Amino acid sequence: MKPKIYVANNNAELIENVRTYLAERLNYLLEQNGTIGIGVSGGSMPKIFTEAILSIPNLNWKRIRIFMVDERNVDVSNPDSNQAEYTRLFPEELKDVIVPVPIFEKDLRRTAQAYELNLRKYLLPELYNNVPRFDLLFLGVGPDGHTASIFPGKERLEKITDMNWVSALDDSPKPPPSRVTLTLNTINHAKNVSFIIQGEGKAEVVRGILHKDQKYPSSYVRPINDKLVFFLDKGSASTISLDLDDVGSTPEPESPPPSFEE
Ligand SMILES: O=C(O)[C@H](O)[C@@H](O)[C@H](O)[C@H](O)COP(=O)(O)O
Repeated sequence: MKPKIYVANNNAELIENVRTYLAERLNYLLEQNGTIGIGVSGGSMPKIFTEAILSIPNLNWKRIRIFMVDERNVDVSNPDSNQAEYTRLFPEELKDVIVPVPIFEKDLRRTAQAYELNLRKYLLPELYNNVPRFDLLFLGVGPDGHTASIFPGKERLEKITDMNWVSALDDSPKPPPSRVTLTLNTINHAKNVSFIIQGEGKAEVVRGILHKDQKYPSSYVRPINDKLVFFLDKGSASTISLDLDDVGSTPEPESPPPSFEE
């Protein structure tokens, strides 16, 4: 299935595109049972994602849990902390929606293992191939083609946790160096995966992902149920032919996403 691509004219439209998609997916998922697990990335995403989801009225937040796709192994008092940034942007009454990454600054393996335990505890994962199934994952990319904290030449991170849902590195080219991350296998088992990518500086990476250019780790993101969405702006979309038949400006409600069983 070709990826869905939404190209916004400006930041407000990008946020609106993400909001429309989120509202449609969450309304469908809230009709099902169980916890809705959403994975979010760091960098520029917290502001975009938070503004989009907080503008959706009447969400049953008790059913929603937000997880870090990757996290820097720094205390939450550190401005580099992704979870702290989301917690800062969320209203007090919704803070518990954000599932913590327990940080052990002196023991990266322990952080990875503790985070995986939280995934098991909060996500109550329906397992598929012994991997949890996030309902929605939002990924960013770097100009080098990294996604989450999976960097060029480091696509295969060492198995350091019981289930290998989470891994870690201590030499990230993007500071800070010490990070935990969902593995590519976990990312690819999510039911709905989307990239939020802005700016001309990432246009070549967007082209690379769409052409499965192996030099970019983000090209290894190929959800097993084939559901991939791109939220771009004019800059990041500048290298793709906009006559792609899946290029839309605003997501329209789609049929319910196929589950793995279908
Ligand atoms: O914690 C992180 O650093 C991220 O999860 C990382 O993967 C980020 O999404 C990209 O580097 C894009 O960051 P920008 O959107 O800020 O360019």
